[in-house]
Amino acid sequence: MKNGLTIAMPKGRIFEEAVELLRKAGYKLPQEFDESRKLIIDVPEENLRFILAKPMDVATYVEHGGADVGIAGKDVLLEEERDVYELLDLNISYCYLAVAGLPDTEMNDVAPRVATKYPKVAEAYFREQGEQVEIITLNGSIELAPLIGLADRIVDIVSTGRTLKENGLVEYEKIEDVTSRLIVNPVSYRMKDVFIDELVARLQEVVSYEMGGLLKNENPTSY
Ligand SMILES: Nc1ncnc2c1ncn2[C@@H]1O[C@H](COP(=O)(O)OP(=O)(O)OP(=O)(O)O)[C@@H](O)[C@H]1O
Ligand SMILES: O=P(O)(O)OC[C@H]1O[C@H](OP(=O)(O)OP(=O)(O)O)[C@H](O)[C@@H]1O
Repeated sequence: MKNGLTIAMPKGRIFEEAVELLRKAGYKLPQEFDESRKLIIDVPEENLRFILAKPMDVATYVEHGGADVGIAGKDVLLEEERDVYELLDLNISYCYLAVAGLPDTEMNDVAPRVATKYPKVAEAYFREQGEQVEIITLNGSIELAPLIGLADRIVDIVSTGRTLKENGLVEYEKIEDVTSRLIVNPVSYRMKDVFIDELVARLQEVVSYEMGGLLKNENPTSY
């Protein structure tokens, strides 16, 4: 978008919280954000265009200039290592990356296997631990892998811990806390600094306010 910003939004879990944050920052986002299946939503009154992408693809769109800025989980940024700048921790959609497996089990001495949707994160983590592991990349239901003997450990997202618990698995190590971040394409950051600085300032204000421990919506007009 020439005279405005294109923002890549993650569909799914993060979307609602991200929309809520933008609205709290004063951006008037129409009802389409709550009920539509459209993948491009223009908000001309705000000079904004939104594209709705899979969470794992947001940083790819931003890196290649398909969007100026985007909202992506830290997990995605660690895994994808895209050429983008991280501008702001939005402090939404908290979860963490962890190593888990069956209780009271050692990793196989010879060629231990680790199943994950985050092969680079897992590889780097075990390398740092001095362990050489075989990474098995899966696209979901990662917890299945140790249950059916496909892997000794998994590296996956934990939020409530319910999926691990209900499948009889335990957490061995936390790897990294995860929240969603505002990212920017480096060229857009130079060319559209005024738009981007305003977006960052408005979001920063809401994030600080929320982190200040005030009750949500207690005094929303004061942003
Ligand atoms: N419990 C959780 N499980 C997975 N991701 C979570 C969780 N809580 C927060 N997140 C954040 O949400 C993002 C994933 O969102 P979502 O699950 O909607 O997408 P997805 O992994 O592509 O899912 P699917 O492939 O099932 O549609 C992650 O990148 C992470 O930052
Ligand atoms: O700690 P919890 O609150 O249980 O959340 C963690 C689970 O949620 C995610 O899976 P998701 O629901 O995205 O399904 P998936 O296995 O298809 O990725 C993640 O991969 C864990 O399996």
